Amino acid sequence: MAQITLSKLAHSYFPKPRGEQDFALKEMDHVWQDGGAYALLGSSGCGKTTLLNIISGLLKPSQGRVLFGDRDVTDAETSERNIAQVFQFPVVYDTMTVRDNLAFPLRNRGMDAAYIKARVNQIAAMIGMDAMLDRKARGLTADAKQKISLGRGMVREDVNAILFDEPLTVIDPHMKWELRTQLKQLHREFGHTMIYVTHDQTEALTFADKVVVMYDGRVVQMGTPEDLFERPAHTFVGYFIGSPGMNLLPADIRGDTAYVQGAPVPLGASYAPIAGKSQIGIRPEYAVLTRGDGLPITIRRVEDVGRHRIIRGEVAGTSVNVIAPEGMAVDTTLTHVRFTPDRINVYADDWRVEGGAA
Ligand SMILES: Nc1ncnc2c1ncn2[C@@H]1O[C@H](COP(=O)(O)OP(=O)(O)OP(=O)(O)O)[C@@H](O)[C@H]1O
Repeated sequence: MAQITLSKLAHSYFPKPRGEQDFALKEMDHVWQDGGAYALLGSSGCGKTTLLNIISGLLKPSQGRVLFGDRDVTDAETSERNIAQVFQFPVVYDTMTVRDNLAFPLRNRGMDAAYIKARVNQIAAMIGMDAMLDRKARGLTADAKQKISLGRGMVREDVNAILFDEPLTVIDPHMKWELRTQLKQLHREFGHTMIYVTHDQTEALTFADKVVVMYDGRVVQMGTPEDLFERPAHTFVGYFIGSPGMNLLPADIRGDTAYVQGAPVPLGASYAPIAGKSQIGIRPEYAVLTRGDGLPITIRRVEDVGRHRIIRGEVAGTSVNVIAPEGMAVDTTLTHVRFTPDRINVYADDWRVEGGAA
């Protein structure tokens, strides 16, 4: 296992990039801890696969270095990096049994037969395939084949890291939850450094200790699920994480008050003047409808989404969502919305600003 360091790393697919806009991956400096479970999350085209391919060695970065522990692997082939990979679609040997598929990476490394047997049994139990060990992979469902791929990715204990690229795409929705939970358990048990690429926030938040959110070729935040929810570092994180995402309202910030079209909103902290575009961000969970207290809201509709209800409205010409707590009746004659002051985030040109004592 190894710590992974990305030093001044950047990548452009153009041979002669003319500027930042030509870089699929903008310059980044990061240290990914040994034994961490990371999820790389972001919408299509933000650079997740590019970054994963650089870490795995499938792609050589146009700038910067990649280190595994103290070793500079930037120019090393994938085969020299001692990593395991699980791809979007199953990669299994159809003519081999499940057991032989799982044992393959260990036999390749010349491990002894007794160890292989024990390890394969252990992994098979974790992926729920212990009853199928002697069946040929041919004829198994896509789900089962992908479970074999996941098991094979995890069978070696000596890898520097395990990289997963959207591994649950082909898995049935009801199985996804189970496999995600199993992966998390495997991580706890074996402590591998794991990097898991996905565009699905639920997958990222349940799997990872640290979620790395990418947007337009940049890592905009690397944090715990709680950090991403409570303190989104960029408006994109606020919008992308949560269902619905964070409300954003243009506002003038003066000390410990934000003014939305002149109407005051008390903040939980005090802020220095902001020169560029300024906004406040509030999660729908921290907004409540009132009669007269807060900002005037026009309620457009109420959606029942099972456990709670989402009130869709408009404040000062901007869409605002409010989540009504479970079991509470929604009074659509209410006229205002109030935000919990210390849950309000302030953004300058889309980046979060830290406040001081109010
Ligand atoms: N081989 C390539 N040649 C040129 N441009 C590429 C190549 N691969 C990716 N890109 C571009 O680089 C950017 C990042 O792509 P990348 O595949 O890393 O994103 P992603 O976040 O993994 O997206 P997805 O979830 O769709 O796979 C995109 O603008 C994409 O069009």
